Amino acid sequence: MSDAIEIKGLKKTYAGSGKAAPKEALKGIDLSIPRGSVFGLLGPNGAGKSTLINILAGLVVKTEGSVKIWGWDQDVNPRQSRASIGVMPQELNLDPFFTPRAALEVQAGLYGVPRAQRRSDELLEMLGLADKAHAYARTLSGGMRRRLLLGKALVHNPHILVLDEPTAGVDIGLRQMLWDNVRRLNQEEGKTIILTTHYLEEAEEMCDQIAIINQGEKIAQDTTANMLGRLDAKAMVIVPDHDVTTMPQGEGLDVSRRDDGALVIRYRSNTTTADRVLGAVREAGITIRDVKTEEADLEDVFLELTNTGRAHARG
Ligand SMILES: Nc1ncnc2c1ncn2[C@@H]1O[C@H](COP(=O)(O)OP(=O)(O)OP(=O)(O)O)[C@@H](O)[C@H]1O
Repeated sequence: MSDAIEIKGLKKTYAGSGKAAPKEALKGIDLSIPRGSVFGLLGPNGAGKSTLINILAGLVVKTEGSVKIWGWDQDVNPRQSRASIGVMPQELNLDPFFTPRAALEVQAGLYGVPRAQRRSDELLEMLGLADKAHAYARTLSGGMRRRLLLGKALVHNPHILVLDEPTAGVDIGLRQMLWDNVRRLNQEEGKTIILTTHYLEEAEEMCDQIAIINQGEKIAQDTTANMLGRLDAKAMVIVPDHDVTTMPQGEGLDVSRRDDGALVIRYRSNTTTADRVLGAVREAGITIRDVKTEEADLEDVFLELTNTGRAHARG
């Protein structure tokens, strides 16, 4: 069975306007997204995430490469590939004169969904918009608009749902509601979910696989668990019982002193044991009042990969 998304050698160069040079936003990306996954696409601002999503959505025309959606090549079977994917965009772009119900019906019409198979009322119910079914879009709050955009992405019951920064600037209640819906769509309806987010904690919690894009290139792809495990970086924070005169030393130990007097010792758990770290502390004549260790989180992985550029794409 094909993957939900199979991207090969994808390039996008935007033509420069005026004197501006052309911008190579995607520099040859290979990316496979398995069916049924919740897949996080992460990267710093300007990395090329929206460009990639907009190519999937058919809103931006690629310069080079191939894109298969649910096994359908975008160039060979544009209708089938478009029918397989629904995209909730970042911008709250809704026609102000449509009611939510009309917006869903028009969208269903655009996708050629027969009347008997339309589910506008069901979607409005699911999104908590049933009582706003006949209100003008311009009277809806930002949160309601976002929910309606999710509804629009779902009118044709696509296999794949793409969410571009779904929770940027939304309150906790709406965020919870969006994630509950996304989880249900994934677990009960088997939809493949692809999302971009700036909230790395959210990606850590929601996604089973993650790809990191930086400057138009994929620099890593792995399961979330492996991604976290690949950084075996740990930090031990030692609160000494007295002023420290001699700093602990040892191969593989990176020692710094915090403003509050605590020592932060960074080490790699694959090559250095906690016992060795503590041994170095004792050898420096330090009496320990308190100690704790800190694990790497997705933010550390992300910073290490995007700042140093040392890592190379996997998977
Ligand atoms: N229509 C366009 N014309 C010219 N350059 C563009 C256009 N759209 C995007 N770019 C440039 O391409 C690069 C990638 O932009 P893109 O919006 O895909 O990044 P992003 O990862 O989605 O960033 P963000 O998280 O800020 O949305 C950026 O340098 C951006 O300025």
